[in-house]
Amino acid sequence: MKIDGKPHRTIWPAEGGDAVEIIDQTKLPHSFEIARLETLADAAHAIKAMLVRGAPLIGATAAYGMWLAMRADASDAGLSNAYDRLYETRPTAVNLRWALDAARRKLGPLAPEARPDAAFKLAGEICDEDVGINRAIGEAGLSVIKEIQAKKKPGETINILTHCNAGWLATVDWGTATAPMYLAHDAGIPVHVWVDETRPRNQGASLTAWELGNHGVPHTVIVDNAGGHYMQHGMVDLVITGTDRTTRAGDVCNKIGTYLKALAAYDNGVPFYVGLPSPTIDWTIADGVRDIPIEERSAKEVTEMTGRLPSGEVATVAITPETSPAANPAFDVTPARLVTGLLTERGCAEASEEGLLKLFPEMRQAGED
Ligand SMILES: CSC[C@@H](O)[C@@H](O)C(=O)COP(=O)(O)O
Repeated sequence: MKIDGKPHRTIWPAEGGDAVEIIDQTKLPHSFEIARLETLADAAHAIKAMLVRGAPLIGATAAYGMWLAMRADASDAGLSNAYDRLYETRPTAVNLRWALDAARRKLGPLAPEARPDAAFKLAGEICDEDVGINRAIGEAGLSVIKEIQAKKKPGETINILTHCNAGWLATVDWGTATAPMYLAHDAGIPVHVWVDETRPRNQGASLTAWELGNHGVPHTVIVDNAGGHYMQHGMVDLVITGTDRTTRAGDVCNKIGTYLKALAAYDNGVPFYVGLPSPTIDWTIADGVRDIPIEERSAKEVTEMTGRLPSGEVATVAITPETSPAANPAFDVTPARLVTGLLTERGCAEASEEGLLKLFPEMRQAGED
């Protein structure tokens, strides 16, 4: 997508080819800063400390992390150490495992001297593939938006609610949940996006609002608890979220609070769609509530908030009594029965094992666990 009119991805090889560069998302929306990753440790830190985040971008960063690792130590031990080091950074987004497995499959059989170049090439391919997948998810979502538009009065706005940031900042480009919004907006369809702030880290307020604003998409930031109210008043036409891991049965794990949005949507007859790139499907599990590992993050993310003071300085303040403990599960699982459709690069799938297998028949054997 564009920043100040210039096309940008979220991750790219640095000029000169000696590092990888990323947008440091911990600094947005207050400042736009680029960070350089030169080592395996830099890549692992970028994922763990959430300089990069969002399932597809975590996978892409891990792939480049394997390249950075292979430049320093391309031995079998180096490969296995890099895999383990990156794998332990964040537990929920399955794209991390997907990218690391792809790297290990590709690099394992090669001689150590051939591994750095092969790892670099693979990381580039994973990034390009992600861009193509998200663009295709956008087309699938655009069809859904057009169907909703057809039932409205000419010129009437289509209100879409989204949670967290499943935008281009969470991927290499386009985003999953946002790709349909960008395509609809660019096609002249009047869309307006309700952006959940997404406590505790505020990815909606800080990142989704920033990127929609940059692209000129009309949007309004709302507190996480407002969505149900707007649905009851007919002010939400559809919900589109992302996912960090979707089981083969169509259970969707996404940012904490997504489940409550799905319940409210179900109660109000509002369609609930999920942008789902195929690397985010975990074919090895069916029951998301039982089997998806949910990241528990620092209580400080709940007890503190960071923002810009009138002076322009960015500061962190405490918002709870000093003695109150806090809990911080970062994701929840929305059961497939609450999901209207999964927007994939191969079209819209019903949220069920059969629905997914219809679009991905080559995975028919993969799910026997
Ligand atoms: C296309 S990104 C999908 C998900 O990764 C996104 O919705 C999300 O929950 C991100 O969580 P985060 O903790 O910011 O990495």
